[in-house]
Amino acid sequence: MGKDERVKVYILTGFLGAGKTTVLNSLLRQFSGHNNIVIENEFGKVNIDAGLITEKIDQLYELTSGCICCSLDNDLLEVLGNILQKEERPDHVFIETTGIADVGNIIGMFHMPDVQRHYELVSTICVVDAENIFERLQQVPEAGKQLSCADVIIINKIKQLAVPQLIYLSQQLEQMNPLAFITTSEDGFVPLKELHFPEKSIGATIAPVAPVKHPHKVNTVLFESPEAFDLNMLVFVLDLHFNAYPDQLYRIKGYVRIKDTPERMLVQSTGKYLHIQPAGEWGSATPSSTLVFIGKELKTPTIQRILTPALRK
Ligand SMILES: Nc1nc2c(ncn2[C@@H]2O[C@H](COP(=O)(O)OP(=O)(O)OP(=O)(O)O)[C@@H](O)[C@H]2O)c(=O)[nH]1
Repeated sequence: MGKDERVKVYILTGFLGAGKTTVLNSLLRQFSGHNNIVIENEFGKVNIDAGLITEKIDQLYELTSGCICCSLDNDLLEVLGNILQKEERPDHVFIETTGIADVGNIIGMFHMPDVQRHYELVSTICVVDAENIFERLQQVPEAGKQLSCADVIIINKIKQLAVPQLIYLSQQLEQMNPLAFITTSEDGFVPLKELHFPEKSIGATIAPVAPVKHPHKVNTVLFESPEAFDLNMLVFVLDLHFNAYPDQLYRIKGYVRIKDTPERMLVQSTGKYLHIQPAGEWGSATPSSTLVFIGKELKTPTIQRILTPALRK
């Protein structure tokens, strides 16, 4: 039989903030020299993740009109079609799903005969936040579905756990998905030679699905302001509310303008930790702040009320 010339596809899944983009950067670094395309899907209207891809890629497609798991007649199929029109076919396509995607629906697309003819789904990789996965499994059903569909599970952020806890977590995940290859990483680094992609993706057993629109219980709130934040006040209000509502607020990310700071600052929060770090010049963009909040039943007026005192007067 001839060599399989189809484009190789890797789906990256995992709950909000688990480390999907971090793992993606690590994979791209290790696949450098190949022709790599990334498809980024963000739950909200604004795609922050696109700016977090630090490695060289051939093209980035951003899908921000909703969660690609929710319908089949959607932008993903269009993008897969567009990729085939390119002069040079890519070697790999990496699809980073939203942190709440029902990945079964996306896997199902790769069993549609027209898609399967050109694309080979190599693996569905689920990234797990070692520290908060148990909480998330209780709070959000999608987190369990992501694990059960995975061919490879990467337990990330392992320094947050003691060894016995890590062994316990690994055993629990193995029970949830005995077919998956389970490995660990810190800062998303897994050497490619240690990644065992199964002969046949578990997704091979998932039939193409009918287009379903299922409302996720998770929602996003976008906060935008041209004004600069006071850094200390911003840290204070975000820390305060993240600690007060860990069951409701799962993720904060975005870029902000900080008083007396010429650079733009990247804000990331995934649970207990808040990181605000320099993220380069504003370039031609007008300095302003864009923060995406992702959680359960979040309300725009509440987020505005929380953040407004931190804006520079
Ligand atoms: N301490 C620690 N932080 C990590 C590790 N891996 C990633 N992070 C941090 O966790 C945050 C989220 O990482 P991302 O890679 O953006 O996670 P994600 O799953 O792509 O996030 P969403 O796309 O929002 O769902 C960032 O602040 C990362 O720097 C790790 O191994 N240890």
